[in-house]
Amino acid sequence: MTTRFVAPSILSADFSNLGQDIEMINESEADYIHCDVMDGVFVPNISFGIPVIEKVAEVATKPLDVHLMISNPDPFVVPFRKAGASILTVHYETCPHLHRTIQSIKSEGMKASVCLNPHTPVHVLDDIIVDLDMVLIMSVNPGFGGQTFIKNSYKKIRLLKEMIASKNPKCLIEVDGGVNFETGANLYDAGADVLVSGSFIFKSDDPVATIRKFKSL
Ligand SMILES: O=C(CO)[C@@H](O)[C@H](O)COP(=O)(O)O
Ligand SMILES: [Co+2]
Repeated sequence: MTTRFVAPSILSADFSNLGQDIEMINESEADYIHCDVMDGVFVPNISFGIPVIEKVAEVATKPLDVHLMISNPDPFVVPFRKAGASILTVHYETCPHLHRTIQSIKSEGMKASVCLNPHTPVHVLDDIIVDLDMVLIMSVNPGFGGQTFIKNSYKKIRLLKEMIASKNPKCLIEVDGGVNFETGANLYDAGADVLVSGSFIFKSDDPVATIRKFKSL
């Protein structure tokens, strides 16, 4: 049995009452708070940045899992650490010097994670997997909440699980996009450790109960 961690994505929170939604996550069985940072360049949407993360960190009692969907993340590693990130995820597609970026994240004391877009094969991580704390598999094209899960993601997770078992068994697999109870159960079966879920949690009648149910799928 793999670990079953849950990371609610605040992209689907009520931004006019963000503090309340963070308190809800604090009181739930969630393991992390997933924060989606979008720059309007790498992805076709703009979300929020460092000032919001700082404020979330003031209220949050769970570690911040910061997913950077920005075209040039390197200059922002230190600012995101100062803002309160515990896990920093960069996209493979945005980092020509990925090894350097990962070393920089780790040297700041954060967990280092790399995200793959749906079209990026897992074998690109062959020579960096030993350095990673986590891999984030996008199961939708990044940029928006509420999209439909891409089924090819299951195959990628199984392949990644094999790579991790042989090269770095401590590395976690996180999956992001279109996660609900049905896809979530399949993802845990395929080898996922951490499920990100935004719209499914925040649109549910009882988000705390929804988070609890994810933990026992
Ligand atoms: O990174 C992203 C989107 O790019 C995600 O973290 C979304 O916030 C997930 O939303 P749902 O698919 O769960 O609604
Ligand atoms: Co995300």
